[in-house]
Amino acid sequence: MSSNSFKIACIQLAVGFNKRTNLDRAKGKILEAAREGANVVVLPECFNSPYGTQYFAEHAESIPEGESVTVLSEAAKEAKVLLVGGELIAKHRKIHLFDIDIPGKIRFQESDILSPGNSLTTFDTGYGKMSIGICYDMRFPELAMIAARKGCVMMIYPGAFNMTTGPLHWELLQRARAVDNQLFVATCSPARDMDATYNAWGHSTVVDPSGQIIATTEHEEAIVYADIDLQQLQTVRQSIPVSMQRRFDMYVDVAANAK
Ligand SMILES: NC(=O)CCC(=O)C(=O)O
Repeated sequence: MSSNSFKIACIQLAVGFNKRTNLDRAKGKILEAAREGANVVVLPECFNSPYGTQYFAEHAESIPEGESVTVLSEAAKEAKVLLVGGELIAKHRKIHLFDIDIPGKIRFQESDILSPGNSLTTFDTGYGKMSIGICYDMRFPELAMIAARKGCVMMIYPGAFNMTTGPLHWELLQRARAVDNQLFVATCSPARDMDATYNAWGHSTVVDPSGQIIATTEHEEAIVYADIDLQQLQTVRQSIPVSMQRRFDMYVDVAANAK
């Protein structure tokens, strides 16, 4: 039996080089969010490591044996929350790797060191079905659309946009995914560290199914809370019933015609 409302907390964590320090800090914030009444808690992309291909190998772990899963599973149990970052109801591997080159601004090649996941992740919770995408995954509307059509009430994107693409696209993309699919969208970034090699945009946010931002923050460490009322899904979906009006007969072949 699903509950019709819940409180989500997106922890915009200050992340440094030391994995254990990061995990302890994350655990403290998870417990703080639980004390504030959060039921679902989200950590950013790369919560145990700075974001940068040079750090990934050193901070990587096996799942579920690794230190991060152990610490965060304990934190989730102690806080009695559903934790995105903690495991192990579901495991999502980033499907679209962040390989971009904006001349004079930013070049990043995740594929130098990472391989992509190959499956969409959805999982049942006491608050309805949810789906995860990681950061660059948010640019691909197909993922969120499939999740919505599988009955998801929320897309959660742990992410780490930057100072070039953040101001351009971070808010736009999450509002677009919410409006396209009439579901809630939550994003969670690390806090910005101007001494790091990659400066995260921050601005962790929660968007409702009509595309409105219901909670957000700037770039410092913060916890963003939002009360989610799932009744809103019905209201929005009945008022503008795009999911019933789609003409899949007209676009059957995005995939078949793809070059
Ligand atoms: N970590 C990422 O995938 C970054 C994605 C990003 O910044 C973008 O613009 O997309």
